[in-house]
Amino acid sequence: MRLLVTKFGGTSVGSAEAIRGLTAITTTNRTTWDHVVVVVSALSGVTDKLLNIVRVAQTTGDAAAVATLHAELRQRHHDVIGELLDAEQAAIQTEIDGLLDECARLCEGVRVLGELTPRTLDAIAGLGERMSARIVAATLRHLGVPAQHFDASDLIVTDDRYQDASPLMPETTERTTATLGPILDQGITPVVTGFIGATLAGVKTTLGRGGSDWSAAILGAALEASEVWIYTDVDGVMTADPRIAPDAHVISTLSYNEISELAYYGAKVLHPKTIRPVVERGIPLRVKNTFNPSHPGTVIVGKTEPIVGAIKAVTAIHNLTMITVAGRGMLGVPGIAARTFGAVAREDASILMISQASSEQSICFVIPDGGAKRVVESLNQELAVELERRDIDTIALEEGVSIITAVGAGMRGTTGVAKRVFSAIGDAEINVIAIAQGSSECAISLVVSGDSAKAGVRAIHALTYRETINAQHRPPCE
Ligand SMILES: Nc1ncnc2c1ncn2[C@@H]1O[C@H](COP(=O)(O)OP(=O)(O)O)[C@@H](O)[C@H]1O
Ligand SMILES: N[C@@H](CC(=O)OP(=O)(O)O)C(=O)O
Repeated sequence: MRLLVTKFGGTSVGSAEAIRGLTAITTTNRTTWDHVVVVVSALSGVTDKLLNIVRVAQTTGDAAAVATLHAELRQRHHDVIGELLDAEQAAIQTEIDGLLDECARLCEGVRVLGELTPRTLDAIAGLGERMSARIVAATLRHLGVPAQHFDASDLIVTDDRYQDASPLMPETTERTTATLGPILDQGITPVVTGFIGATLAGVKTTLGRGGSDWSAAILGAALEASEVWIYTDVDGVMTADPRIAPDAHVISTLSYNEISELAYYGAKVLHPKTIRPVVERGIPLRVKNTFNPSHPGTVIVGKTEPIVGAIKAVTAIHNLTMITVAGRGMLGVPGIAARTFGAVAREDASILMISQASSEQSICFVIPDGGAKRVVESLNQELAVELERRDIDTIALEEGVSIITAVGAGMRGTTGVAKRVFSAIGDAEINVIAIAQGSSECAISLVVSGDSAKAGVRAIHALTYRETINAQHRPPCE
Protein backbone atom coordinates (compact mmCIF):
# COMPACT_ATOMS: atom_id res chain seq x y z
CA MET A 1 0.00 0.00 0.00
CA ARG A 2 1.50 3.34 -1.05
CA LEU A 3 0.63 6.12 1.37
CA LEU A 4 1.38 9.80 0.79
CA VAL A 5 1.38 12.40 3.57
CA THR A 6 0.96 15.96 2.25
CA LYS A 7 1.35 19.12 4.29
CA PHE A 8 -0.05 22.50 3.26
CA GLY A 9 1.45 25.60 4.90
CA GLY A 10 -0.25 28.84 5.92
CA THR A 11 -0.20 30.48 2.49
CA SER A 12 -1.51 27.23 0.93
CA VAL A 13 -4.66 27.52 3.08
CA GLY A 14 -4.58 31.33 3.38
CA SER A 15 -7.56 32.07 1.12
CA ALA A 16 -10.56 30.37 -0.46
CA GLU A 17 -8.66 30.27 -3.76
CA ALA A 18 -5.64 28.59 -2.14
CA ILE A 19 -7.89 26.01 -0.45
CA ARG A 20 -9.49 25.27 -3.82
CA GLY A 21 -5.98 24.64 -5.14
CA LEU A 22 -5.33 22.28 -2.22
CA THR A 23 -8.49 20.32 -2.97
CA ALA A 24 -7.58 20.01 -6.68
CA ILE A 25 -4.10 18.74 -5.70
CA THR A 26 -5.58 16.28 -3.21
CA THR A 27 -8.08 14.98 -5.76
CA THR A 28 -5.19 14.32 -8.18
CA ASN A 29 -3.00 12.75 -5.49
CA ARG A 30 -5.83 10.39 -4.54
CA THR A 31 -5.85 9.05 -8.09
CA THR A 32 -2.14 8.14 -8.01
CA TRP A 33 -1.71 7.00 -4.39
CA ASP A 34 -3.54 4.28 -2.46
CA HIS A 35 -3.95 6.55 0.56
CA VAL A 36 -3.50 10.28 1.08
CA VAL A 37 -3.24 12.12 4.41
CA VAL A 38 -3.50 15.92 4.45
CA VAL A 39 -1.85 17.98 7.21
CA VAL A 40 -2.71 21.67 7.40
CA SER A 41 -1.32 24.79 9.05
CA ALA A 42 -3.50 27.66 10.21
CA LEU A 43 -4.61 30.23 7.61
CA SER A 44 -1.58 32.48 6.98
CA GLY A 45 -1.05 34.98 9.80
CA VAL A 46 -3.68 33.41 12.10
CA THR A 47 -1.20 31.94 14.62
CA ASP A 48 0.43 35.38 14.96
CA LYS A 49 -3.01 36.94 15.45
CA LEU A 50 -3.97 34.41 18.15
CA LEU A 51 -0.70 35.07 20.00
CA ASN A 52 -1.30 38.80 19.67
CA ILE A 53 -4.84 38.59 21.08
CA VAL A 54 -3.72 36.78 24.20
CA ARG A 55 -0.79 39.16 24.71
CA VAL A 56 -3.14 42.15 24.40
CA ALA A 57 -5.45 40.45 26.95
CA GLN A 58 -2.56 39.92 29.35
CA THR A 59 -0.73 43.20 29.04
CA THR A 60 -3.51 45.76 28.49
CA GLY A 61 -6.50 44.13 30.15
CA ASP A 62 -8.51 45.93 27.47
CA ALA A 63 -11.60 43.74 26.95
CA ALA A 64 -12.90 45.83 24.04
CA ALA A 65 -9.59 45.55 22.14
CA VAL A 66 -9.58 41.78 22.68
CA ALA A 67 -13.17 41.52 21.43
CA THR A 68 -12.32 43.52 18.29
CA LEU A 69 -9.39 41.23 17.49
CA HIS A 70 -11.60 38.18 18.03
CA ALA A 71 -14.23 39.58 15.70
CA GLU A 72 -11.59 40.10 12.99
CA LEU A 73 -10.51 36.46 13.24
CA ARG A 74 -14.11 35.28 13.15
CA GLN A 75 -14.81 37.40 10.07
CA ARG A 76 -11.70 36.14 8.25
CA HIS A 77 -12.78 32.50 8.74
CA HIS A 78 -16.43 33.19 7.97
CA ASP A 79 -15.46 34.92 4.71
CA VAL A 80 -13.42 31.92 3.60
CA ILE A 81 -16.18 29.48 4.60
CA GLY A 82 -18.76 31.62 2.78
CA GLU A 83 -16.76 31.41 -0.44
CA LEU A 84 -16.09 27.68 -0.20
CA LEU A 85 -19.03 25.90 1.35
CA ASP A 86 -22.66 25.46 0.60
CA ALA A 87 -24.61 22.72 2.43
CA GLU A 88 -22.16 22.49 5.34
CA GLN A 89 -21.61 26.25 5.62
CA ALA A 90 -23.72 26.83 8.73
CA ALA A 91 -22.44 23.73 10.53
CA ILE A 92 -18.77 24.62 9.96
CA GLN A 93 -19.36 28.25 10.94
CA THR A 94 -20.86 27.00 14.20
CA GLU A 95 -17.82 24.81 14.82
CA ILE A 96 -15.44 27.72 14.11
CA ASP A 97 -17.48 29.95 16.42
CA GLY A 98 -17.21 27.29 19.11
CA LEU A 99 -13.41 27.28 18.80
CA LEU A 100 -13.26 31.07 18.87
CA ASP A 101 -15.51 31.07 21.94
CA GLU A 102 -12.97 28.73 23.55
CA CYS A 103 -10.30 31.28 22.64
CA ALA A 104 -12.41 34.11 24.10
CA ARG A 105 -12.88 32.21 27.39
CA LEU A 106 -9.16 31.49 27.71
CA CYS A 107 -8.30 35.12 26.87
CA GLU A 108 -10.80 36.38 29.44
CA GLY A 109 -9.09 34.28 32.11
CA VAL A 110 -5.73 35.70 31.06
CA ARG A 111 -7.12 39.25 31.02
CA VAL A 112 -8.62 39.00 34.49
CA LEU A 113 -5.55 37.39 36.06
CA GLY A 114 -2.98 39.30 33.98
CA GLU A 115 -1.11 36.03 33.85
CA LEU A 116 -0.37 33.82 30.86
CA THR A 117 0.95 30.32 31.49
CA PRO A 118 2.85 28.35 28.79
CA ARG A 119 0.04 25.78 28.91
CA THR A 120 -2.66 28.36 28.16
CA LEU A 121 -0.52 29.85 25.42
CA ASP A 122 -0.39 26.49 23.62
CA ALA A 123 -4.14 25.92 24.00
CA ILE A 124 -4.67 29.25 22.23
CA ALA A 125 -1.82 29.02 19.67
CA GLY A 126 -3.13 25.74 18.24
CA LEU A 127 -6.66 27.00 17.55
CA GLY A 128 -5.74 28.22 14.05
CA GLU A 129 -4.97 24.69 12.86
CA ARG A 130 -8.12 23.33 14.52
CA MET A 131 -10.17 25.85 12.51
CA SER A 132 -8.38 25.33 9.18
CA ALA A 133 -8.57 21.50 9.34
CA ARG A 134 -12.37 21.69 9.71
CA ILE A 135 -12.70 24.09 6.77
CA VAL A 136 -10.40 22.05 4.50
CA ALA A 137 -12.11 18.72 5.30
CA ALA A 138 -15.55 20.25 4.63
CA THR A 139 -14.33 21.76 1.35
CA LEU A 140 -13.02 18.38 0.21
CA ARG A 141 -16.38 16.80 1.07
CA HIS A 142 -18.17 19.62 -0.76
CA LEU A 143 -16.22 18.64 -3.89
CA GLY A 144 -17.07 14.97 -3.45
CA VAL A 145 -13.84 13.82 -1.78
CA PRO A 146 -14.47 11.71 1.33
CA ALA A 147 -12.58 13.55 4.08
CA GLN A 148 -12.65 13.91 7.86
CA HIS A 149 -10.79 16.33 10.12
CA PHE A 150 -8.66 15.16 13.06
CA ASP A 151 -7.07 17.16 15.86
CA ALA A 152 -3.47 15.97 16.19
CA SER A 153 -3.90 16.32 19.97
CA ASP A 154 -5.64 12.92 19.63
CA LEU A 155 -2.76 11.48 17.57
CA ILE A 156 0.60 13.04 18.41
CA VAL A 157 1.58 12.36 22.03
CA THR A 158 4.27 14.76 23.24
CA ASP A 159 6.29 15.66 26.30
CA ASP A 160 5.17 18.74 28.27
CA ARG A 161 7.68 21.26 26.94
CA TYR A 162 5.01 23.79 25.99
CA GLN A 163 5.80 25.85 22.86
CA ASP A 164 8.57 23.38 22.00
CA ALA A 165 7.12 19.92 22.58
CA SER A 166 8.61 16.73 21.10
CA PRO A 167 6.70 13.58 20.14
CA LEU A 168 6.81 10.34 22.08
CA MET A 169 7.02 8.13 19.00
CA PRO A 170 5.82 4.74 20.32
CA GLU A 171 2.66 6.26 21.81
CA THR A 172 2.16 8.47 18.73
CA THR A 173 2.52 5.51 16.37
CA GLU A 174 0.05 3.45 18.37
CA ARG A 175 -2.61 6.18 18.49
CA THR A 176 -2.13 7.31 14.89
CA THR A 177 -2.35 3.85 13.36
CA ALA A 178 -5.30 2.89 15.58
CA THR A 179 -7.22 6.08 14.71
CA LEU A 180 -6.29 6.76 11.09
CA GLY A 181 -5.82 3.15 9.89
CA PRO A 182 -9.55 2.31 9.74
CA ILE A 183 -10.34 5.71 8.20
CA LEU A 184 -7.79 5.19 5.43
CA ASP A 185 -9.10 1.67 4.84
CA GLN A 186 -12.53 3.21 4.14
CA GLY A 187 -10.98 5.44 1.46
CA ILE A 188 -11.41 8.59 3.56
CA THR A 189 -8.71 11.27 3.47
CA PRO A 190 -7.88 12.43 7.00
CA VAL A 191 -7.24 16.18 7.30
CA VAL A 192 -5.02 16.55 10.36
CA THR A 193 -4.02 19.71 12.21
CA GLY A 194 -0.31 20.49 11.98
CA PHE A 195 1.64 22.16 14.80
CA ILE A 196 -0.24 20.64 17.75
CA GLY A 197 -0.08 17.59 19.98
CA ALA A 198 -1.02 16.71 23.54
CA THR A 199 0.67 15.17 26.56
CA LEU A 200 -0.24 11.68 27.72
CA ALA A 201 -2.63 13.37 30.14
CA GLY A 202 -4.31 15.11 27.19
CA VAL A 203 -3.01 18.66 27.79
CA LYS A 204 -2.57 20.50 24.47
CA THR A 205 0.96 21.36 23.35
CA THR A 206 2.59 22.88 20.25
CA LEU A 207 5.69 21.69 18.43
CA GLY A 208 7.28 25.14 18.02
CA ARG A 209 6.68 27.84 15.41
CA GLY A 210 6.61 26.47 11.87
CA GLY A 211 6.14 22.99 13.37
CA SER A 212 3.49 21.73 10.92
CA ASP A 213 6.23 20.39 8.62
CA TRP A 214 7.42 18.32 11.57
CA SER A 215 3.84 17.13 12.22
CA ALA A 216 3.69 15.77 8.67
CA ALA A 217 7.00 13.93 9.09
CA ILE A 218 5.90 12.51 12.47
CA LEU A 219 2.62 11.24 11.00
CA GLY A 220 4.50 9.94 7.94
CA ALA A 221 6.84 7.97 10.18
CA ALA A 222 3.98 6.67 12.35
CA LEU A 223 2.00 5.51 9.31
CA GLU A 224 5.09 4.21 7.46
CA ALA A 225 4.32 6.53 4.55
CA SER A 226 5.98 5.97 1.19
CA GLU A 227 6.66 9.72 0.85
CA VAL A 228 6.00 13.02 2.64
CA TRP A 229 5.33 16.08 0.47
CA ILE A 230 5.51 19.60 1.89
CA TYR A 231 3.43 22.02 -0.18
CA THR A 232 4.39 25.68 0.19
CA ASP A 233 4.42 28.91 -1.86
CA VAL A 234 7.68 28.40 -3.80
CA ASP A 235 8.64 25.78 -6.38
CA GLY A 236 10.97 23.92 -4.01
CA VAL A 237 14.07 24.46 -1.93
CA MET A 238 16.02 27.18 -3.68
CA THR A 239 19.68 28.13 -3.90
CA ALA A 240 18.88 31.02 -1.52
CA ASP A 241 15.85 32.73 -0.01
CA PRO A 242 14.27 34.26 -3.14
CA ARG A 243 13.34 37.34 -1.12
CA ILE A 244 17.07 38.02 -0.62
CA ALA A 245 18.49 36.67 -3.88
CA PRO A 246 15.85 37.20 -6.59
CA ASP A 247 17.90 35.09 -9.06
CA ALA A 248 17.70 32.03 -6.76
CA HIS A 249 16.61 28.84 -8.51
CA VAL A 250 15.09 25.52 -7.45
CA ILE A 251 17.42 22.67 -6.46
CA SER A 252 16.08 19.39 -7.87
CA THR A 253 17.72 17.02 -5.34
CA LEU A 254 19.18 17.43 -1.87
CA SER A 255 20.45 14.92 0.67
CA TYR A 256 19.02 14.73 4.19
CA ASN A 257 22.35 16.16 5.44
CA GLU A 258 22.21 19.13 3.11
CA ILE A 259 18.60 20.04 3.93
CA SER A 260 19.34 19.62 7.65
CA GLU A 261 22.10 22.22 7.43
CA LEU A 262 19.96 24.57 5.33
CA ALA A 263 16.92 24.28 7.58
CA TYR A 264 18.93 24.58 10.78
CA TYR A 265 20.68 27.72 9.49
CA GLY A 266 17.54 29.60 8.54
CA ALA A 267 16.02 28.35 5.25
CA LYS A 268 12.46 28.89 6.43
CA VAL A 269 11.04 26.62 3.73
CA LEU A 270 11.38 23.55 5.99
CA HIS A 271 11.32 23.23 9.78
CA PRO A 272 14.70 21.76 10.87
CA LYS A 273 13.11 18.99 12.96
CA THR A 274 11.21 17.63 9.94
CA ILE A 275 14.19 15.58 8.81
CA ARG A 276 14.69 13.22 11.75
CA PRO A 277 11.48 11.16 11.59
CA VAL A 278 11.88 10.59 7.84
CA VAL A 279 15.63 10.00 7.79
CA GLU A 280 15.30 7.26 10.39
CA ARG A 281 12.94 5.38 8.08
CA GLY A 282 14.44 6.48 4.75
CA ILE A 283 11.17 8.14 3.69
CA PRO A 284 11.74 10.55 0.76
CA LEU A 285 10.63 14.12 1.41
CA ARG A 286 9.52 16.45 -1.38
CA VAL A 287 8.98 20.22 -1.29
CA LYS A 288 6.38 21.41 -3.84
CA ASN A 289 4.42 24.50 -4.76
CA THR A 290 0.64 24.59 -4.09
CA PHE A 291 0.34 27.34 -6.68
CA ASN A 292 2.37 25.49 -9.34
CA PRO A 293 1.69 21.81 -8.60
CA SER A 294 3.01 20.44 -11.90
CA HIS A 295 6.54 21.58 -10.97
CA PRO A 296 8.42 18.54 -9.64
CA GLY A 297 9.86 20.54 -6.72
CA THR A 298 12.81 19.38 -4.65
CA VAL A 299 13.23 15.76 -3.62
CA ILE A 300 15.20 15.02 -0.47
CA VAL A 301 16.71 11.57 -0.09
CA GLY A 302 19.61 9.76 1.58
CA LYS A 303 22.07 9.98 -1.28
CA THR A 304 21.98 12.69 -3.93
CA GLU A 305 22.63 12.23 -7.61
CA PRO A 306 26.02 13.41 -8.91
CA ILE A 307 25.90 17.11 -8.21
CA VAL A 308 27.05 20.15 -10.06
CA GLY A 309 29.06 22.70 -8.17
CA ALA A 310 30.46 22.33 -4.68
CA ILE A 311 28.10 24.86 -3.07
CA LYS A 312 24.43 24.10 -3.62
CA ALA A 313 22.75 26.77 -1.51
CA VAL A 314 23.35 29.60 0.91
CA THR A 315 21.21 30.66 3.82
CA ALA A 316 21.30 33.06 6.76
CA ILE A 317 19.91 33.30 10.25
CA HIS A 318 19.56 36.69 11.89
CA ASN A 319 19.15 38.42 15.27
CA LEU A 320 21.89 36.48 17.02
CA THR A 321 24.49 37.28 19.67
CA MET A 322 28.07 36.05 19.68
CA ILE A 323 29.63 35.48 23.08
CA THR A 324 33.40 35.14 23.41
CA VAL A 325 35.16 33.73 26.47
CA ALA A 326 38.87 34.57 26.16
CA GLY A 327 42.05 34.55 28.25
CA ARG A 328 45.57 33.17 28.21
CA GLY A 329 44.92 31.17 31.35
CA MET A 330 42.44 28.95 29.47
CA LEU A 331 45.29 27.22 27.64
CA GLY A 332 45.24 23.52 28.45
CA VAL A 333 42.92 23.90 31.44
CA PRO A 334 40.47 21.00 31.27
CA GLY A 335 36.78 21.61 31.82
CA ILE A 336 36.48 25.30 30.86
CA ALA A 337 34.46 24.46 27.75
CA ALA A 338 32.22 22.06 29.68
CA ARG A 339 31.56 24.66 32.37
CA THR A 340 30.96 27.38 29.78
CA PHE A 341 28.37 25.31 27.92
CA GLY A 342 26.88 24.08 31.20
CA ALA A 343 26.23 27.71 32.16
CA VAL A 344 24.59 28.35 28.76
CA ALA A 345 22.40 25.25 29.10
CA ARG A 346 21.21 26.38 32.54
CA GLU A 347 19.73 29.45 30.85
CA ASP A 348 18.00 27.19 28.28
CA ALA A 349 19.74 28.99 25.40
CA SER A 350 20.38 26.97 22.25
CA ILE A 351 23.83 27.30 20.71
CA LEU A 352 23.76 27.65 16.92
CA MET A 353 27.49 27.61 16.28
CA ILE A 354 30.73 27.13 18.22
CA SER A 355 34.23 28.11 17.20
CA GLN A 356 37.39 27.63 19.29
CA ALA A 357 40.79 29.13 18.57
CA SER A 358 43.38 26.37 18.12
CA SER A 359 45.52 27.84 20.88
CA GLU A 360 42.52 27.25 23.21
CA GLN A 361 42.72 30.90 24.26
CA SER A 362 39.16 31.65 23.30
CA ILE A 363 35.85 29.97 22.75
CA CYS A 364 33.12 31.79 20.90
CA PHE A 365 29.58 30.68 20.34
CA VAL A 366 26.41 32.12 18.88
CA ILE A 367 22.94 32.11 20.45
CA PRO A 368 19.65 33.90 19.66
CA ASP A 369 19.56 37.57 20.80
CA GLY A 370 16.87 37.11 23.46
CA GLY A 371 18.43 35.77 26.64
CA ALA A 372 22.07 36.57 25.76
CA LYS A 373 22.45 38.96 28.70
CA ARG A 374 21.24 36.25 31.10
CA VAL A 375 23.78 33.85 29.61
CA VAL A 376 26.60 36.34 30.20
CA GLU A 377 25.50 36.80 33.82
CA SER A 378 25.45 33.04 34.27
CA LEU A 379 28.96 32.77 32.74
CA ASN A 380 30.26 35.53 35.02
CA GLN A 381 29.05 33.52 38.01
CA GLU A 382 30.32 30.16 36.76
CA LEU A 383 33.77 31.48 35.82
CA ALA A 384 34.11 34.00 38.69
CA VAL A 385 37.28 32.39 40.06
CA GLU A 386 39.01 32.31 36.66
CA LEU A 387 37.99 35.94 36.03
CA GLU A 388 39.33 36.95 39.45
CA ARG A 389 42.65 35.16 38.75
CA ARG A 390 42.77 36.76 35.27
CA ASP A 391 42.94 33.29 33.70
CA ILE A 392 39.96 34.55 31.74
CA ASP A 393 40.24 38.18 30.60
CA THR A 394 36.89 38.78 28.97
CA ILE A 395 33.42 37.46 28.51
CA ALA A 396 32.39 39.64 25.61
CA LEU A 397 29.08 39.92 23.85
CA GLU A 398 28.38 41.10 20.31
CA GLU A 399 24.69 41.56 19.57
CA GLY A 400 22.89 41.74 16.22
CA VAL A 401 25.09 39.33 14.29
CA SER A 402 24.01 36.85 11.59
CA ILE A 403 25.30 33.46 10.52
CA ILE A 404 25.64 32.87 6.78
CA THR A 405 25.95 29.20 5.82
CA ALA A 406 27.04 27.78 2.48
CA VAL A 407 25.82 24.20 2.01
CA GLY A 408 26.75 21.38 -0.36
CA ALA A 409 27.72 17.78 0.27
CA GLY A 410 30.12 18.08 -2.67
CA MET A 411 32.35 20.32 -0.53
CA ARG A 412 33.72 17.13 0.97
CA GLY A 413 37.05 16.35 -0.62
CA THR A 414 36.85 19.44 -2.83
CA THR A 415 39.78 21.74 -2.26
CA GLY A 416 39.49 25.49 -2.13
CA VAL A 417 35.79 25.85 -1.25
CA ALA A 418 36.56 27.90 1.86
CA LYS A 419 38.96 30.04 -0.13
CA ARG A 420 36.30 30.78 -2.75
CA VAL A 421 33.71 31.60 -0.07
CA PHE A 422 36.09 33.98 1.70
CA SER A 423 37.13 35.61 -1.59
CA ALA A 424 33.48 36.27 -2.43
CA ILE A 425 32.85 37.73 1.03
CA GLY A 426 36.10 39.72 0.89
CA ASP A 427 35.25 41.13 -2.56
CA ALA A 428 31.93 42.32 -1.10
CA GLU A 429 33.98 44.05 1.66
CA ILE A 430 32.26 42.13 4.42
CA ASN A 431 34.13 41.49 7.64
CA VAL A 432 33.99 37.89 8.90
CA ILE A 433 33.79 37.77 12.71
CA ALA A 434 34.09 33.97 13.17
CA ILE A 435 33.92 30.77 11.14
CA ALA A 436 32.97 27.13 11.68
CA GLN A 437 32.90 24.04 9.51
CA GLY A 438 31.13 20.88 10.62
CA SER A 439 32.99 17.57 10.46
CA SER A 440 30.49 16.44 7.79
CA GLU A 441 32.16 19.03 5.51
CA CYS A 442 28.69 19.68 4.21
CA ALA A 443 28.55 23.33 5.31
CA ILE A 444 30.71 26.33 6.13
CA SER A 445 29.26 28.97 8.47
CA LEU A 446 30.45 32.56 8.85
CA VAL A 447 29.43 35.06 11.51
CA VAL A 448 29.01 38.58 10.12
CA SER A 449 27.37 41.75 11.37
CA GLY A 450 23.62 41.73 10.86
CA ASP A 451 23.60 44.64 8.46
CA SER A 452 25.99 42.93 6.02
CA ALA A 453 24.23 39.53 6.05
CA LYS A 454 22.03 40.06 2.99
CA ALA A 455 24.96 41.31 0.91
CA GLY A 456 26.95 38.28 2.11
CA VAL A 457 24.21 35.87 1.03
CA ARG A 458 24.09 37.53 -2.40
CA ALA A 459 27.89 37.39 -2.77
CA ILE A 460 28.05 33.66 -1.98
CA HIS A 461 24.96 33.02 -4.07
CA ALA A 462 26.69 34.59 -7.08
CA LEU A 463 29.51 32.13 -6.42
CA THR A 464 27.14 29.14 -6.53
CA TYR A 465 26.21 30.28 -10.05
CA ARG A 466 29.86 30.36 -11.12
CA GLU A 467 30.33 26.89 -9.64
CA THR A 468 27.36 25.62 -11.61
CA ILE A 469 29.00 26.88 -14.78
CA ASN A 470 32.19 24.96 -13.87
CA ALA A 471 30.06 21.91 -13.13
CA GLN A 472 31.64 18.48 -12.99
CA HIS A 473 30.04 15.18 -12.15
CA ARG A 474 31.04 13.93 -8.76
CA PRO A 475 30.21 10.67 -7.00
CA PRO A 476 26.95 10.48 -5.00
CA CYS A 477 27.10 12.41 -1.73
CA GLU A 478 25.35 11.85 1.57
N1 LIG B 1 16.32 28.33 0.44
C1 LIG B 1 15.02 28.61 0.35
N2 LIG B 1 14.26 28.02 -0.60
C2 LIG B 1 12.95 28.28 -0.71
N3 LIG B 1 12.29 29.15 0.08
C3 LIG B 1 12.98 29.76 1.05
C4 LIG B 1 14.37 29.52 1.23
N4 LIG B 1 14.79 30.27 2.28
C5 LIG B 1 13.73 30.93 2.73
N5 LIG B 1 12.62 30.64 2.01
C6 LIG B 1 11.28 31.21 2.24
O1 LIG B 1 10.45 30.24 2.82
C7 LIG B 1 9.11 30.54 2.44
C8 LIG B 1 8.26 29.31 2.70
O2 LIG B 1 8.22 29.03 4.10
P1 LIG B 1 6.92 29.36 4.94
O3 LIG B 1 6.51 30.78 4.72
O4 LIG B 1 7.15 28.91 6.34
O5 LIG B 1 5.90 28.42 4.20
P2 LIG B 1 4.60 27.70 4.69
O6 LIG B 1 3.69 28.75 5.24
O7 LIG B 1 4.11 27.08 3.43
O8 LIG B 1 5.01 26.69 5.72
C9 LIG B 1 9.23 30.94 1.00
O9 LIG B 1 8.18 31.77 0.59
C10 LIG B 1 10.59 31.64 0.93
O10 LIG B 1 10.43 33.04 0.98
N1 LIG C 1 0.73 27.88 12.21
C1 LIG C 1 1.96 27.56 12.89
C2 LIG C 1 2.59 26.29 12.38
C3 LIG C 1 3.15 26.27 11.00
O1 LIG C 1 3.91 25.37 10.66
O2 LIG C 1 2.82 27.25 10.14
P1 LIG C 1 3.41 27.37 8.59
O3 LIG C 1 3.32 26.00 7.92
O4 LIG C 1 2.54 28.37 7.91
O5 LIG C 1 4.86 27.82 8.70
C4 LIG C 1 2.91 28.74 12.86
O6 LIG C 1 2.57 29.78 12.30
O7 LIG C 1 3.97 28.65 13.45
